[in-house]
Amino acid sequence: MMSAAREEKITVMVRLRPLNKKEIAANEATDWECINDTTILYTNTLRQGLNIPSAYSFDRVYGGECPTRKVYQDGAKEISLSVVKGVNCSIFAYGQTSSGKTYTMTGITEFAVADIFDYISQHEERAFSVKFSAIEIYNEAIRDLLNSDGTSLRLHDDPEKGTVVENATEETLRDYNHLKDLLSVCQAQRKIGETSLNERSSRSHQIIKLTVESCARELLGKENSTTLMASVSFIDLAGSERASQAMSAGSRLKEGCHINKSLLALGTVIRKLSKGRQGGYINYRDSKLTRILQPCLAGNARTAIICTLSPARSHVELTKNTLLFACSAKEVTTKARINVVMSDKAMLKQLQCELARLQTELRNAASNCDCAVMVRKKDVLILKMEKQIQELRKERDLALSRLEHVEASKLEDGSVSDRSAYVRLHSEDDDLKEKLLRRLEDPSDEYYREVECIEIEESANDNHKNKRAEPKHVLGRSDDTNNGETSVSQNVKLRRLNHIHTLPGTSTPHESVFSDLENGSMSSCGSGSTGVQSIPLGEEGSITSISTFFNGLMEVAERQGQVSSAEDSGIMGRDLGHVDEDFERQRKEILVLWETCNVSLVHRTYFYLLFTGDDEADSIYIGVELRRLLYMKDRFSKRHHALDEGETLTLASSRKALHKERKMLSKLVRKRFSEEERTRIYHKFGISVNTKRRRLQLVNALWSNPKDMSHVAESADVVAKLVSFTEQGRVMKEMFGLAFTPLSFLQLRDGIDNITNVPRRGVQKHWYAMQNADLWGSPTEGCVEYIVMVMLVAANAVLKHTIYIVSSKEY
Ligand SMILES: Nc1ncnc2c1ncn2[C@@H]1O[C@H](COP(=O)(O)OP(=O)(O)OP(=O)(O)O)[C@@H](O)[C@H]1O
Repeated sequence: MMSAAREEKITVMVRLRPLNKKEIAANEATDWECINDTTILYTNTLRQGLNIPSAYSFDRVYGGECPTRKVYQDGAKEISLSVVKGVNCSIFAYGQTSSGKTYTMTGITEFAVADIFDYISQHEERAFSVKFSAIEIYNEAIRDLLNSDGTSLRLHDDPEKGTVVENATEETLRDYNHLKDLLSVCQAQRKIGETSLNERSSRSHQIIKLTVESCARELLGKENSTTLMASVSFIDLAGSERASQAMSAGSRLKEGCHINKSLLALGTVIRKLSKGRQGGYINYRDSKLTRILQPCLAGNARTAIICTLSPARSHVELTKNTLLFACSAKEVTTKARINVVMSDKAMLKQLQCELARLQTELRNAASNCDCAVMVRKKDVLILKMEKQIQELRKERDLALSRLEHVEASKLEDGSVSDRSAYVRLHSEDDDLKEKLLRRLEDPSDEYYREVECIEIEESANDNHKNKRAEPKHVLGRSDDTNNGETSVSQNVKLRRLNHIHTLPGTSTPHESVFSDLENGSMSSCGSGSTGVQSIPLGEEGSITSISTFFNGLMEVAERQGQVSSAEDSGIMGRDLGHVDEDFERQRKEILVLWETCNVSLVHRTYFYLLFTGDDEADSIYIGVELRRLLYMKDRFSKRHHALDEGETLTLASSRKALHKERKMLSKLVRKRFSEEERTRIYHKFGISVNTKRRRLQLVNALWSNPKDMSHVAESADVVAKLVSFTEQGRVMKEMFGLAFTPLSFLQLRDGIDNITNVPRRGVQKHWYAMQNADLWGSPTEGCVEYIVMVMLVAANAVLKHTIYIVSSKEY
C-alpha cells in the first residue's frame, strides 16, 4: 500500500573540485567560479565570445574547498534519510571522469548510512532492519558486488516494484562497521582501471542499495501490523570521457564506449523528462542503467543528483555538458510515496475498508444518475397510486353500504313491500301518466298564466338582457312590498325570473307558506297577473328545510284542490312551440362549459334530455345552469386562489370526479348493451371492437365534442341507457351520490310519487334540479343563488303538477 504521491523536483547540486596535482603541474587554468551557494559562473568571456560571463544556477553549488560533509548535510541528508520513513530515495553522482564522483559518493554513502543508524538508535519504539546490496553495470552487464563469482544478473520487471535485479545478494546490516566492511568488499569487486585522467577510474556504474524496513515494536509479529519499507540508492556513475583525453585503448576504450552510451541514454531520458509531456516517449530500455534508474528519475522516489565538475580549462567542454545535464535534471519531477507493507490481516482489513468505500461511491454514483432518480420517482408514484386505490375501494364500499341502507329503508317504510314492487310502482300505469302528460302539455290549457313573479330589477348598464347579469335577487316579493324580512340573504336577491307559471288562484294561499300572497301585496307586474309566490322561509328568512318547503307546497296544493275545482279543467298552459333562439344559444354555451368544467356526464345527460325548452320553465333552469357554469369556470380559472371556507370543488377535484364517473360508466357498458348494440356504438364513436380498453375508450369519447350536436345527442343516448335514465333506479343514485343526500329527499320524492302519483316524467326534472341544487350547495354566492332559484322554480313546477293531480278528475 502506498500513500498519496508527493511530487517534487529532483534536487540538483553542482560540486566543483579543486585542481588536482596533475592539473596544477600542467599549469591548468580554471574558468569556473562559484559566486554563491546556488550559482556557478563561467568566467572565460574571451573564449565564449561574449561580453558577460555565463551563469548556471542550481539548488546548491559547492566550490573546491567545500567538504563532502557539507555537501551531504546541505543537499543529500534530508533526502537520504527519507528512507527511514518509508520513502524511496536515491543520490547519484554524474560527471566526467576524474571529476570527483567516487570521492563524493563514498563520503555521502558513509554519512548517510551513519545517520540512518543514528536515526534507528534514536527510535527504539520501532524495530528496523537495514539490508545492503551492491551491483555494478559494467559493459552493459550487471554484476553483484557482494558475490565474486562474476555472474551476470538479470533485470526483471515487477508489476509492483518496477525493474528489479534478480538474485542480487542482500546483506542485513548489523551496524556501521558492518557497512564499512561491505563497502570495502564492493570497492574491491568494482571494476577500476587506470586512465590518463584517473589512476583509479571507475569503469562501471555502481549502485549501492540500502533497504530499510521498520515496524512499531508493539505490533511486531502481530497479524495487524504494518511495516514501512523503502530503499535508498547511492549511485556512483562511471565518468563520461573522451577517448582522446583518456587516451584509452583496448578494454578501456570498450569500457568508455559502453559508459558513454549508457550516459547518453541517461542524458536523453533526463532531457525528455525535463520537457514534461512535450518530451515524447521515453525509452528507459535503451540501457540497463536507465532501466534500473527509472524509479529514481520519474517514479516513486526522492532524488538528488550531484554533478561533479573538473575546474580545468582543458575539460571545459565536458564540464559544460555536465552542466547542461544538470540543467535538464533540475526540471525533472518525481512522485514519492510512503511505502507501507501490511500483514495479511491488516491487508484484509484495509481491503474491506476500501471495498466499503467503493460501494458507497457506487451507491452515490447510482443515486445521482437519471435512471436511479426515475426509478425512485416511479416507486413513489406506485406507492401513491396504491394508496389512492385503497381509498377508492373504501369509498366504493361506503357508497354501496349507504345505498343498501337507503333501499332497506324504502322497503321498511311500508310504501313498497319489496324491491320488485318498488320497481313496478315506478313503471306501472303508463296510460295514466301519458294522459297526465298530455294534459300538462296541452297548449290550450290555460290553467296557468304567465306572470312576473319576481320584479325585474335590471341594471341600466346591463347589456346582457338578464341571464348573465350579476343578479340582485329578491325572493317572493317585489321591492315595493319587500320589507326585508323574508329575504334569504341580505346579499342574495333574485333580480329576475321570467316566465314562471303560477296558479291564478294562488293569490291568497296558506298563510304559513305564502304570507305575501295572503296579505295581498303581490306585485302586478305582467299583464293581468296577480300572484307572487314566496317559498317557505325560516325565521331569519332562510330556507329551513326541504321538508318544510315541501310541506308548504303540499298545503298549497291541498287548498288549491279545494278552491280551484272550477279551474282545474283550465289551462296548464305552456307555449311548447316556443324554443327561442336565446335558449338554443345558452344551451350550446352550456355544452361547452360542461366540458370545460368537467361536469358529470350523467348530469349533462339528464339536463340535456330534461331541459329541452319544451317547458317555459326550462329557460329559467338553463339560465341558472349557465350562470352556475360561468361561476365555476371563473373559480377554476383563478388557479392559485385560496378556497373559500367550505368550498371543495376545484378544477382538479372535478377532473378527478369525472374520471371516476367515466370508469364507473365503463363498467356498465357490457351490462346495459347487447353485443350487437355495443358493436354499433363502438363503430359510431370510431372505436375498434378489438381494442382491449374499448369500453373505457367509449366513455372517454362520450360528451367529448360539445360543438357537434349529433355527437351530443348520441352521447346523451348512450349515457341515458347506461344509467337507466328511464327507470331512475339504482344507477342514478350511484352516479349522483344520492346515497350522500339527506334521506328525506328520497322519501319526499317517493312520497310525492306515491301519494299523488304525479307522472314522473313531468316532475322528475324539477326534482332533479332540486336534488342537484342540494348537491352543489355550498356557501358561495353563486351556489346559494342557484339553489334558491332552482328551488323556487322547481317548487312552482311541482306545485303545479301536484295541484293538477290533486284537483284532476282523472285522479
Ligand atoms: N572535491 C575534491 N577534493 C579533493 N580531491 C578530490 C575531490 N574530488 C575528487 N578528488 C580527487 O580527484 C581524484 C579523482 O576523483 P574520483 O576518482 O572521485 O573521480 P571520478 O569522477 O570518480 O572518476 P572516474 O569517473 O574516472 O571514476 C581522486 O584522487 C580524488 O581524491
